[in-house]
Amino acid sequence: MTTSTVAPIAGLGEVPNHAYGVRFDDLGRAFPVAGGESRQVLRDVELEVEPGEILAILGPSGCGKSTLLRIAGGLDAPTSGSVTIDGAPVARYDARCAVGFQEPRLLPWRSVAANIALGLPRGTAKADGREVVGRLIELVGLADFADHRPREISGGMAQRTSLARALARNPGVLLLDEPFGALDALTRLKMQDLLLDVHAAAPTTVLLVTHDVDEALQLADRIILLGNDGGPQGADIRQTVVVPGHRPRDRGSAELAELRGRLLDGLGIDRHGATRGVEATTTIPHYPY
Ligand SMILES: Nc1ncnc2c1ncn2[C@@H]1O[C@H](COP(=O)(O)OP(=O)(O)OP(=O)(O)O)[C@@H](O)[C@H]1O
Repeated sequence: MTTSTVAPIAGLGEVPNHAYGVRFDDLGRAFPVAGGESRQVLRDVELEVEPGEILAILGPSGCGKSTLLRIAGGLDAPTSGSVTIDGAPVARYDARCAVGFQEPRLLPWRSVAANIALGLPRGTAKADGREVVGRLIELVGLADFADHRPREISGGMAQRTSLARALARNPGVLLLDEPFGALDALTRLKMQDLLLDVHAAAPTTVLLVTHDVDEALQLADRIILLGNDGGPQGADIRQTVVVPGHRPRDRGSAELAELRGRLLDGLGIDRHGATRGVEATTTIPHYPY
């Protein structure tokens, strides 16, 4: 078993916070295409994510990053191999996971607090739910906006609401798909710091899909780079990088600069910005979504 019980986030009440290990075993995913054929997107993905680890998933556009994340959460299923959380197969829409997307996906007619409450596990007692929402809203710095509707808050605030909603589930695995991708550069940096604060308060396992090499280097314990040869075989893990140093890391360190160079090479981007025949993105310069 790869479970570790970690300190509960303040306010998540009696429910202990678990960080679960995630294991991908020889995983593949092919999608049907016209004419009864199928197209291999992922192949031979072999990966063990430790409980409490932050793992960043990088790779060229369309290589299957979101697909891998969706499979981890039971939003999609592999066509070969398997994925387990805490040693047990992933169920459809697995309740041990919470997912955050690039768009906050808030209900426009509900307040910030009510949107966060949507993430609470089914059957949460009202008083407990109120307490958890109250603490999370503090944690993400939105206490003064609890009664606002989504249209009355900024994009960054909406994304913080979305993160709080995911945390309300008290997930053993937090799956984040380009969560800060639509934000301006400064808000994005603030959100990265917030994610680190949140992780320090409740060190759940995080799988983070990003296009941003610097974001991956700042947040992750480990980075995997997915890639393919452009042929029909599908993408697999091309590089695994253990990021040195404790967070928050010095963004200007020579060691990180060297790793950044290696990752950009792996993405087919030379260090001066030109791409080599693959569609790949990074925030140097910032990716225009
Ligand atoms: N449900 C589906 N049916 C058919 N094809 C799909 C489906 N989901 C994903 N694909 C295809 O699988 C490939 C990988 O998609 P995915 O969204 O996982 O890539 P990605 O690396 O996350 O891309 P991006 O970086 O652009 O977000 C794409 O070619 C996509 O069209």
